[in-house]
Amino acid sequence: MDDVDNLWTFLIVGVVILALGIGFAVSLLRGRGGPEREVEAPTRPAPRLDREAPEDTGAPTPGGGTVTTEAPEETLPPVVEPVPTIERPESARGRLQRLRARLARSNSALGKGLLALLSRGRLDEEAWEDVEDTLIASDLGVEATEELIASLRTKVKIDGTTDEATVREWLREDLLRLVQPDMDRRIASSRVGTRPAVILVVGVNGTGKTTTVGKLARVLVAEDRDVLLGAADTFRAAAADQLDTWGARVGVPTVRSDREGADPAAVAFDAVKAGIEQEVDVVIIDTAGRLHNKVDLMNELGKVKRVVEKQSEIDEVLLVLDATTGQNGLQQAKVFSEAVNVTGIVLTKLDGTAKGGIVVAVQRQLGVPVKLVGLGEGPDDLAPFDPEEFVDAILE
Ligand SMILES: Nc1nc2c(ncn2[C@@H]2O[C@H](COP(=O)(O)OP(=O)(O)OP(=O)(O)O)[C@@H](O)[C@H]2O)c(=O)[nH]1
Repeated sequence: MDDVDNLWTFLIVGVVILALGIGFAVSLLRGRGGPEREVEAPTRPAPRLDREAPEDTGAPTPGGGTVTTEAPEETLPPVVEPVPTIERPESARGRLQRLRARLARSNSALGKGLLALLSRGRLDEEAWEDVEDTLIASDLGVEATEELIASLRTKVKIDGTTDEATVREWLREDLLRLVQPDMDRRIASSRVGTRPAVILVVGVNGTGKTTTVGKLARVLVAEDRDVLLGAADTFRAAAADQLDTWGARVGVPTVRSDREGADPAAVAFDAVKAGIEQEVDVVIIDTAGRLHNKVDLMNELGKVKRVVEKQSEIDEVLLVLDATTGQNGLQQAKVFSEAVNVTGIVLTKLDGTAKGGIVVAVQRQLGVPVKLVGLGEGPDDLAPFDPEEFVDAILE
């Protein structure tokens, strides 16, 4: 029996050991299976990382240089080189007709005032004084005013009528005579023999001198002249740039100095030289007017004149005056005419003043004609002066 008991004991212990062994083996197997799933987990997002990569590099981070630089390139407008377009300026003929409304707007007060006074019936001394005041206020000048009143008084006395249409006709006649329609208002702009015409433009800065040179270039280009500009206003660096721009718009070259404060006479000389070499029709020279006193002005303009004349005569000296400055403008006219031989006047800003009488006053003072009038800031708002159009605009 003892042997049987021992055998059972061995069997039970063996089964228990076997069971423990199996249990251990299973637990081992389980332990290995867990980590396998955990490893798989991080491998799954990998494709997601691949998709996100472009988004990451697109972010404006230092590492994403190429993408960052590419992005704005896509949004920037393409760089287009400006193609220079040559403008075709408006023909000079008929410009005053187009601009007449501006002239009339500012000066019709004068015309209307005179017509109202003269056609109101009995003209006593007080009425004539009012006529005189109106004329003086238009900057006509004392002498011209007295002449005009004397003529009108005679007509009223002889005719006895103060009918508006008749008075208008009298005024037209008398004003026209004062504006001197017989003066030669042509501008020297054709070649003289084998050289170009040379125009010097003078005047105090701020009167519209530089813009007038640019606008005059357009007037002459419209008349099929071959033009060259000289930027001898070296006092203000921007003046040369301004002129350059005006010229470029109509295909006209500008001779200038790169150095601010360069000798104006040297620039004028170079411009005329270039004009002769390039066989242009006309050279227009802008000069400086910002001078401290009359002696400086005389010296500078005198030098420009002398130096230019080493190569060519000066055919035209245009004095630019601002019509709004009245007596001041007349004073400038006097000073400039003592320094150079002024051959024509350009009255600018006539659109902004009711003082159209300055045309008469300045012509009388200098004995030279108003050749051009400025009637606005537009590039083609400079017109050849036409006495009839001018008087008609006043009496409109
Ligand atoms: N309303 C009006 N403005 C004008 C006329 N002519 C010129 N101007 C203006 O006057 C101003 C002065 O003109 P500029 O040509 O620069 O004068 P400038 O005499 O050359 O003076 P700087 O440029 O200082 O040398 C500008 O704003 C012009 O547009 C005109 O006829 N009518």
